[in-house]
Amino acid sequence: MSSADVTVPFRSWSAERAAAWIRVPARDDHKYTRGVLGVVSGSRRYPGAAVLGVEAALHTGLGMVRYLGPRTVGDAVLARRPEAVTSDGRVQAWLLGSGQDPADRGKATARRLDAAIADGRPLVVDAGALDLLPRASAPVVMTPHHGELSALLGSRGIDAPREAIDADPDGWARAAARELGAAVLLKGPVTWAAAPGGELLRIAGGPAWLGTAGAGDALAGVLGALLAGHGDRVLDDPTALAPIAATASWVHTRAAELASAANGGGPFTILGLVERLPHAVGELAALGR
Ligand SMILES: NC(=O)C1=CN([C@@H]2O[C@H](COP(=O)(O)OP(=O)(O)OC[C@H]3O[C@@H](n4cnc5c(N)ncnc54)[C@H](OP(=O)(O)O)[C@@H]3O)[C@@H](O)[C@H]2O)[C@@H](O)CC1
Ligand SMILES: Nc1ncnc2c1ncn2[C@@H]1O[C@H](COP(=O)(O)OP(=O)(O)O)[C@@H](O)[C@H]1O
Repeated sequence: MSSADVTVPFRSWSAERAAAWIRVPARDDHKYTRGVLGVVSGSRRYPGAAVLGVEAALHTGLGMVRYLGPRTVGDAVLARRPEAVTSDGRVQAWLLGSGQDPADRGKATARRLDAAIADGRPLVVDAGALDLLPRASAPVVMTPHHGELSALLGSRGIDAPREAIDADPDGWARAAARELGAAVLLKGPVTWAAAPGGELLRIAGGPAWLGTAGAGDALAGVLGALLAGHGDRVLDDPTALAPIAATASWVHTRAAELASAANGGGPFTILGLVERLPHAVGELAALGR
């Protein structure tokens, strides 16, 4: 298979388009109507990815984050964010896999991932949960970087060398959505969102300072928060996954720009980016009024 059987038309994602996907709470909303995100992420090896995903989700705005993971990781999440809830319960969407490695997935994590997938709610599938995609029957958006997409397609017998994806990310984003039957947010210097049979969306890249460990873990948290707010809609219309994913990337990129600008155009930490997420969301909310 090749990525580019046809020239792929795309739409550039803009603030105006993204604004339509920001749910501003109404007077009668409460935490459960705003959306609850269940998070199964992190591991003893990568606890920070769980902290960053939860931080990013809470700064994007939603009703609640339920973090379910190893005790030590949950303690790290709570130390940073006491708002997080670490008990089971109803959720509107799940974020799975950041900071995990399928090669050292323990039994407890495997059980949590299985239960989340069986729940039937929309899923963000990141990093160490990408191998579980075939088990999901609910609407899914996966969030690979080029290396992860190359490995994922390779595991399905599709030859997709990393260099080929680097050279034609839009073609491969659309091919991956088609072949894997799930929406794709393909991360890179420019990010692409595609859904099976849906549109291809291009999200302009942020500052290259964004190429730093943890940037993708934060993006997954932003996407999880937006998806939790649109969980029922996505169950009715899975093509909504591509614009929601594109909006998450737009917010993440804008927060990166703001974080860099606050440092005179210089580098920033991912927690610095996270601190600017509310401002980026606020800009879109104002546009949508
Ligand atoms: N603070 C934390 O807890 C953090 C935890 N993290 C967690 O670590 C886990 C492993 O994540 P990872 O992306 O490092 O996977 P990894 O198996 O090395 O990559 C496979 C191959 O892909 C390539 N490649 C890598 N990045 C690429 C890119 N952007 N664009 C294109 N290609 C890229 C690269 O290939 P190469 O360039 O070497 O040929 C690499 O060898 C995961 O669970 C994640 O959530 C991290 O998020 C960091 C912060
Ligand atoms: N050169 C770059 N310019 C702009 N954005 C970049 C660049 N390199 C990486 N990014 C962004 O940084 C994030 C990296 O995600 P990922 O590779 O999953 O990192 P991690 O696994 O460390 O969290 C993605 O959102 C990607 O779009």
